Amino acid sequence: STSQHDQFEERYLCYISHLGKGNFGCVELCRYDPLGDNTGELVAVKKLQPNKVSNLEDFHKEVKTLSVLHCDYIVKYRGVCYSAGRLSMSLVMEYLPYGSLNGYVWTNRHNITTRRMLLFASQICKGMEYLQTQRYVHRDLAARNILVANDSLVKIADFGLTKVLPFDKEYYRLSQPGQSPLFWLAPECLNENKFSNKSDVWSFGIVLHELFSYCDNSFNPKRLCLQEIGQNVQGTSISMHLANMLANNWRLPAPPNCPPKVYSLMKECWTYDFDQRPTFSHLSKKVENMIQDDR
Ligand SMILES: CC(C)(Nc1nc(-c2c[nH]c3ncc(Cl)cc23)ncc1F)C(=O)NCC(F)(F)F
Repeated sequence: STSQHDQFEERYLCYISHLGKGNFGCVELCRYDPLGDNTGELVAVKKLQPNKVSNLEDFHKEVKTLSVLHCDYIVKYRGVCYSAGRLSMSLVMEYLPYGSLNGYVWTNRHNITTRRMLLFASQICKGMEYLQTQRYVHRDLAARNILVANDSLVKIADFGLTKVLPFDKEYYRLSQPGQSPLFWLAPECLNENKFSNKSDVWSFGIVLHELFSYCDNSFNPKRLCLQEIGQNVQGTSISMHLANMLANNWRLPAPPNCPPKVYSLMKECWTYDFDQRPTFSHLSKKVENMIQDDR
């Protein structure tokens, strides 16, 4: 369904500030102000840098992906803005004022409760459950790619690496190793470039670890894995070292003061055999039960 704002006119998009660099493009905070009186809505505008034609195709796919997703726990698509005579285009999304989840949790680490973190975790599960019903695989689930709408609502964002599953297969095989960050990837992604809803579940376990580490950079997944690999990484690539460690049943250690039941939920997500991993609907029920028990 096209919202009333599917087409944004560039002349009414007023630049406010730079938000960050995403997959193939930077994202800016703008006000869409056709009345010119600063009463327009704030929007996040992802500009495509048309440096490669492949990026244009991928960008069109990202726009297509986001425009068909309607879920309270997924960042809302607002529309597109064609500029410079339809040579370049921008993706217009809702602006979430509290920023990305990793920054929010770190900033509020002294007064964010276990219950609130579990609430965020259950919302991410519901967003992922919805994504699964649309046969999408996110492939880049990480705290940096979750946005905070307010103190009790988070949304999944950044669908730049998202793929739609083929009609006849429950996994998506990448032709060559992608650009997903290694330390959030399941073993079958590292070994066979196989991505599925079950590899998104593995990444969700890593997001739980980030959350309960308060997104503290000294405990982030990359640093903990590199510590385990050891600095003297011989010829074998980091990805091979990581795959071997996971095959030998090494996993990220429990974050300091992490509730045991939360750590065992992470371990369930990190089951080596992807068929044995829980589904997002199972996970959201387990997390919601934890929220009730935590009263
Ligand atoms: C590349 C970009 C801009 N980075 C950031 N966005 C926002 C940020 C803050 N509020 C936002 N509202 C909407 C959007 Cl799309 C981004 C933001 N805040 C900080 C960022 F580094 C981004 O897209 N990150 C992925 C996301 F966090 F969105 F999953």
